[in-house]
Amino acid sequence: MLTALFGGTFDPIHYGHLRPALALAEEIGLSNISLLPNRIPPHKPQPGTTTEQRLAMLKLAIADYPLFTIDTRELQPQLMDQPSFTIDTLKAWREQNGAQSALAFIMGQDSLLSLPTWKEWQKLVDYCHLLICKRPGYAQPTFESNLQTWINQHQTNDIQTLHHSPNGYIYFANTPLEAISATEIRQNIDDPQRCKKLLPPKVWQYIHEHGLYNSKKC
Ligand SMILES: Nc1ncnc2c1ncn2[C@@H]1O[C@H](COP(=O)(O)OP(=O)(O)OP(=O)(O)O)[C@@H](O)[C@H]1O
Ligand SMILES: O=C(O)c1ccc[n+]([C@@H]2O[C@H](COP(=O)([O-])O)[C@@H](O)[C@H]2O)c1
Repeated sequence: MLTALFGGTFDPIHYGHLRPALALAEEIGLSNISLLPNRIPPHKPQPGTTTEQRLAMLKLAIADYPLFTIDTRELQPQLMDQPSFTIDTLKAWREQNGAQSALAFIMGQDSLLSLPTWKEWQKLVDYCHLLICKRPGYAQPTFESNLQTWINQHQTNDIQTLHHSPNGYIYFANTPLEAISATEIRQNIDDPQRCKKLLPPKVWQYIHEHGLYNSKKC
């Protein structure tokens, strides 16, 4: 079975995460996607919400989607002070699950573009496949040359290769473009007409009940 981890800050989770992931699962035949919330985003300011609040929103978001589970390994207390570097998480996953199980890490096109700034980025495919979801604004990217060369070395269009190899491949999925970002939601929280349709109703309700992202707190 191909295990798929979808890492993110999820502050908050929104349909720009959920819809491409649902489409990706359909496209390549995934029976489960584990959302992997980070405690400390390596390249972003620490969220204004608590880890518990982001986790609560994830739980509400997936309540109606049996495809998703949540992997809390990056939230463990012993990792309290360290940025959630993906390579470290993948190594820990391999220690638990062995070298032969197929593992994939899902990301949007914007994350792929930033990959050369990630810790030990070229080693990521030694531990997993990368599954890339489309994201508006990043659909026709120009990659820096060492990233492009690395992509060329690892790209596959063959879905069976993803299922039958433990790691090593990059797959560009034909997922829908969803022009949604967590930033847009945080910055427009006082405009329900705009925000409400961008995330599941239960998450929207939680944000309101807890007064998250209101302008005084931002
Ligand atoms: N609309 C989207 N379409 C495709 N991928 C997305 C979309 N939104 C987020 N992602 C991907 O989901 C992962 C986690 O993203 P994250 O939780 O940081 O959300 P975000 O909306 O990009 O947040 P922010 O606006 O705070 O930067 C990243 O790999 C990102 O590329
Ligand atoms: O390992 C890294 O250096 C690294 C750098 C930036 C982001 N990441 C991971 O990529 C995922 C998406 O990150 P973000 O900031 O878009 O939420 C999330 O799982 C992060 O922990 C990882």
